[in-house]
Amino acid sequence: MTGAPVIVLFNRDLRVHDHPALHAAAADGPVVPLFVTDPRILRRAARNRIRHLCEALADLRTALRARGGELFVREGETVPEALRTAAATGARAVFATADVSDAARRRERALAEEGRRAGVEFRAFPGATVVPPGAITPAGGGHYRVFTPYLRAWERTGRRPVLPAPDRVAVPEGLPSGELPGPDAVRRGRGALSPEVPRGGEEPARARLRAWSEGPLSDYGDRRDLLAADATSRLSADLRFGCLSPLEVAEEARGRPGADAFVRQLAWRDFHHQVAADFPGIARRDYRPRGTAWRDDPGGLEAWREGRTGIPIVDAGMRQLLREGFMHNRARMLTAAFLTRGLRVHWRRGAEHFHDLLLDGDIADNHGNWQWVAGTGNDTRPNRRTNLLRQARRFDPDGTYVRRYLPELAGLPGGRAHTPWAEQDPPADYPPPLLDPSEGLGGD
Ligand SMILES: Cc1cc2nc3c(=O)[nH]c(=O)nc-3n(C[C@H](O)[C@H](O)[C@H](O)COP(=O)(O)OP(=O)(O)OC[C@H]3O[C@@H](n4cnc5c(N)ncnc54)[C@H](O)[C@@H]3O)c2cc1C
Repeated sequence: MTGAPVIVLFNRDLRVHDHPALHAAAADGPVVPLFVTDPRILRRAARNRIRHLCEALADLRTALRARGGELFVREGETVPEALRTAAATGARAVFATADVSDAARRRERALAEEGRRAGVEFRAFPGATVVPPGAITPAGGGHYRVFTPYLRAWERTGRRPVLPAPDRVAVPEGLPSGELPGPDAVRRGRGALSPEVPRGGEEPARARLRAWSEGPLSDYGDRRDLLAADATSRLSADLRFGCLSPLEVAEEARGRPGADAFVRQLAWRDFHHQVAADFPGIARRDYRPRGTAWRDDPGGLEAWREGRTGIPIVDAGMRQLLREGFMHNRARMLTAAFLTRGLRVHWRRGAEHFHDLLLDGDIADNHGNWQWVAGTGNDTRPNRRTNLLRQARRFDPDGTYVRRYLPELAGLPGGRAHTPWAEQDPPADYPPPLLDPSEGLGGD
């Protein structure tokens, strides 16, 4: 192929299937698939996610090479590096998948402005959500603040077609490929490295999607809230890194038993993205300020982080996070309620800790959900009460989830694992509860 190449700037879209920017560029001439590792961003990122990113980049390079292409890697600040690569290759444009975070939006604006000055066109493509943020808006404009009307509009709106991976990706000759980030980058990140995590990358992600949609998806509606059943898709990290296209995931599920409840969760993801796109301060400021009197409780916060609050359902969730870089959604809600509604510690402290460990950690979903639980977000009932013990008995009736993550409680059979303090001889190595879990944790 001849003609000036187009740079496809990868970010959180590490795949070749259903990638509108790559598809458009590859159909039109030579391409420079590019990833820029920015050391300033990596230093602030979770080690769990950096390791996952390294695996996903290696997988993407393999997929591009199999199509005659390459993944070019450069280190530095994204915008100058992209424009330097454009100058070195005579590229006429930079294509990228649009993203919603504050940093991503700033980057897109800079690429458009500085690109214009350098004679390089910038184009943003869909692909990070099923329905692009801003594609559906309420009658008065802005974004949807409440999920149910958003869902109704989301279900009605048309979808673009799912795109195949390009057969061939022609790249310019003689351009150095550059080194993928490796263990050094992982070492410099934040938070602990969890021992039990899945491998990152499009190929394993597609295998997970197939196994999920052909199997457990059918029981999703009935079993998704059962903590011990592990009956959810576990595709969140694959969606976070864009190793799977959310639209393709939704289309793959469509029409199968269990699909409605599952696809609704993808709508939640889109919902939080359209909120974050319109409220860039989501990670820092209350979405709906309520004047909550937050408390400083370093001891309580540390016990929560370590999974030693003395409340088994909370501690099991927090230990799952440490071990797997993942936590079941129900446990995320209960651990977040404990911290913000029980200890009254600011939601930002909790969101930061989650963000340091979660493989799927993402500002829109993480901080959006934390605000939802804390009552400062999009919940239409911000004063709802949470009874931890009742929830534990309902969603882990025989204590299996709790015993799986808390070896201290291995000797307590059935539901007794939820109330170690009630034993005549409580386990010596497990702490007494920091608060009474049978009391509803309140709103105001
Ligand atoms: C305090 C708190 C923090 C959270 N932080 C994150 C986060 O950083 N990243 C993240 O992807 N999800 C987050 N969630 C949402 C949810 O817990 C996870 O998406 C889900 O547990 C991932 O497991 P799964 O892939 O098996 O989900 P499934 O139940 O199989 O759902 C399918 C997909 O839908 C999306 N999804 C499901 N529930 C939600 C939700 N409530 N909000 C947004 N998207 C959703 C995810 O992409 C998920 O992979 C958070 C929830 C809470 C309560």
